[in-house]
Amino acid sequence: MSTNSTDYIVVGAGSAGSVIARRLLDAGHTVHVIEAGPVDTDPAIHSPQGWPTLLGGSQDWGLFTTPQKHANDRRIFWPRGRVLGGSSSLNGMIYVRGHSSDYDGWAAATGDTGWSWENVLPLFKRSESHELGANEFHGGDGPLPVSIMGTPHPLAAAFVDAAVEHGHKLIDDFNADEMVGAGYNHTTTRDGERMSAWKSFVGPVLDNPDLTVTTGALVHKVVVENGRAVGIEYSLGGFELERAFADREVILCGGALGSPKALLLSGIGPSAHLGELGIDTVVDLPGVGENLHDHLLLSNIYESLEPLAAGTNNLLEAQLYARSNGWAGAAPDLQPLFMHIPYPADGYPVPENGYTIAPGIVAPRSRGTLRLASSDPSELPLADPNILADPYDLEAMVDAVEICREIGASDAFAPWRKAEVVPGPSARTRDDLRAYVRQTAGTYHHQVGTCKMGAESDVDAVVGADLRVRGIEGLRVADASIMPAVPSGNTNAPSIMVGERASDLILGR
Ligand SMILES: Cc1cc2nc3c(=O)[nH]c(=O)nc-3n(C[C@H](O)[C@H](O)[C@H](O)COP(=O)(O)OP(=O)(O)OC[C@H]3O[C@@H](n4cnc5c(N)ncnc54)[C@H](O)[C@@H]3O)c2cc1C
Repeated sequence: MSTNSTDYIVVGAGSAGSVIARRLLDAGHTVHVIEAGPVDTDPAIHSPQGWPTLLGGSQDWGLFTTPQKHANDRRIFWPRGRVLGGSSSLNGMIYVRGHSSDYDGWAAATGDTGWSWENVLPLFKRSESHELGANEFHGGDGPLPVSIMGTPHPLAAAFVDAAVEHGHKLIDDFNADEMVGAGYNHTTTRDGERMSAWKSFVGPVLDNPDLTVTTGALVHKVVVENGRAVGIEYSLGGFELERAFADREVILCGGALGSPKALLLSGIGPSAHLGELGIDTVVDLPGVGENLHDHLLLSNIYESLEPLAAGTNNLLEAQLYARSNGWAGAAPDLQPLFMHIPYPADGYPVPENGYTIAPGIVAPRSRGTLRLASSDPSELPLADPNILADPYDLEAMVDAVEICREIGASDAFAPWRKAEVVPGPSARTRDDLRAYVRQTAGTYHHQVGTCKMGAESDVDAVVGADLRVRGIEGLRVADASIMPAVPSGNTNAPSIMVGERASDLILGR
């Protein structure tokens, strides 16, 4: 055993990595967590209203996509957490798992019923400590606190009232038996504080002597010897390379952008791409970096008659699940979101006082790629989600814009509404709205799929249903990148569930 070796190395302290670290420690193993970002001491992380100030800052990887050819060649800003807690330290804290059919789809894609809704629901519950206690859908004593919405902002209440006025069902809990309709979100908060995955899962066991945490450490690559991952190579800001070794396994939890990048830098990926960059191929795995996709969101913005109160919750208090015209899927494909702040839309003015009814789609059909920009580990990768390439995505987004406009124009908003400023009165026809969507569609921050899991027969699968990387011993990926298709829920809870299942698989449970 080398002096700096542990049973397991977990790369990335985000939503999934935090869960895995905790579960392996609980099972009596030594664990080394290696995270590129700093310790999570910034007060803006812990306030539920601080997240917009973190975007673009030093705890954000701050990536922009490549120019999107179906979206006016815009480069879309994709913030991702680079701090203990990963993206769960700067996300919007909405706790929504998605529809049962999402997970039954994963089971079908992998040929493993372990990923079916019936089998993952207990994992969601195991993580959770719901404010209202345990029931058929919720856990009562897990590490992750989930709270119901505190006193809602009056504008969020207007949004829910307006949606109901337009025939949408009132939903009390998006994680119970019916998710289609409007209601207030449950959040990963406790007593008015954000509860990131790191704070929830690892915070309580930080003094465990079996835990080593190295922050500010950029992982360059996995060290492979005789077909087995034995450790990783990383740098601590300088040029000198450090190594850490794992006696049992290396688990990549770098997220949908970080994990495929680490595999590619390790020579695990499509050999043609690796060859172009002068990286020797260790395993020719064509699916690494393929299947990149994301939920899409844009901003319909209203100017308000007067300044609005700040509210006390997460700024994303209410939402709606609905279906686009002709959509026949079991899960809803639209997820408009309400914010009592103006959330800027590319190329449009932002009123000083206002609010946003944000159209969103959650069953996108467009797929893109993630590639390395160079063999330099400090360079951000090239992310091309190819948004709106599939005409369905554009039409569904236009349907969502129309639903949001209808809600925005309703009587419930009359005491606050001065004017719709985005897209504004000049956007009248469906063609106008298509142009508006191409100009403003952005991210819902739910990128997935770049190391997808799949059945043995699926040549594009990067990991099997057991999350082991094909062709290498001792190496797994466990985070949002393994999702074969994005669930209809926001992706923090699903990533945490992936962490739970990964730990069971690693521990042979
Ligand atoms: C602004 C924003 C708002 C969001 N809002 C919500 C929401 O309200 N609800 C919701 O459910 N989801 C939301 N999400 C999405 C959700 O947070 C993510 O899908 C989820 O956190 C992904 O988990 P993960 O484990 O895959 O990756 P992450 O949590 O991103 O963790 C990856 C970790 O790996 C580290 N890492 C990566 N590469 C390396 C490397 N080479 N070396 C060392 N460390 C590395 C990163 O720094 C990071 O800490 C939001 C995301 C963002 C960015």
